Amino acid sequence: MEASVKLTVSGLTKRFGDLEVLRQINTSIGKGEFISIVGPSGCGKTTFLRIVGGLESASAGTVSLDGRVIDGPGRDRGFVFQQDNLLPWRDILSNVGIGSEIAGIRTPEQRALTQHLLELVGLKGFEHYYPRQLSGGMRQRVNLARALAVNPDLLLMDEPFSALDAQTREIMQTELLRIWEEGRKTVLFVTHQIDEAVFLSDRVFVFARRPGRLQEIIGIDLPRPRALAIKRTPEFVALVDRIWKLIEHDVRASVIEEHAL
Ligand SMILES: Nc1ncnc2c1ncn2[C@@H]1O[C@H](COP(=O)(O)OP(=O)(O)OP(=O)(O)O)[C@@H](O)[C@H]1O
Repeated sequence: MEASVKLTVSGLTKRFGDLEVLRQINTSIGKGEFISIVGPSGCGKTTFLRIVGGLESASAGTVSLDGRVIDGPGRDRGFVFQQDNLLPWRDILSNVGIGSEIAGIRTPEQRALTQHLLELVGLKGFEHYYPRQLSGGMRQRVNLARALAVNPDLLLMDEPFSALDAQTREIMQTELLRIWEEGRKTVLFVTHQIDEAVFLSDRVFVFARRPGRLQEIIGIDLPRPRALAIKRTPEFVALVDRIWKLIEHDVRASVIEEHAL
């Protein structure tokens, strides 16, 4: 059991000045697990992801990847953000290949991998298009291919589909699961949408706020592979309801606060 642990979080606390954003988070994540993080605005979801990504340091406690304490960014972790940050002057193929290019890898194998990833995300034939010629959904596919191109152990996804319309978003959810089934990378996925978290995940981490903390972990015992129709089953609806009840109070409080600002 120990051997399959990918990420260990011990006593993780984060402060920005006087503001305690994360308090005493303890958990571990198994190799190949798909974990989503939900919680009200400001509960520290992004901060947690940035610490795992090495973009932010902990105030106390540690996060270890394969037993090594994370102390900065690394190629073993790939990020996908809400806004794609594709380079507008590069075509799709060279946007996807940028990570390996920076790392100085220019082998035929790397080129073949880039090509394969474009196929995997459904963009075969678009290699020489430019970002401005693609829809939002297509750009997020490129973003995902780019994160996968450096073959990270851990994929960190921060609300990657929130800028997409509802239908495109559902299609991207099924596409992401299809891609994940192929490589079974460990994924940490932040979202505001509870049904998205339940649909994708093995477990959902429910965060609470003030201070941000891991309130509860909900196991998602739904069969895989999953199709969108599963969202209409009573088991699915019950899981979404259960998670909503856990965060409802905090969400209402944060909405009122934002309104008062
Ligand atoms: N660099 C920073 N300096 C100061 N405060 C910060 C910084 N980054 C985040 N915060 C604060 O930390 C808290 C948690 O922010 P974070 O973005 O992690 O929350 P979140 O759960 O991802 O929120 P949302 O759902 O709105 O994206 C917020 O109150 C935010 O204002």
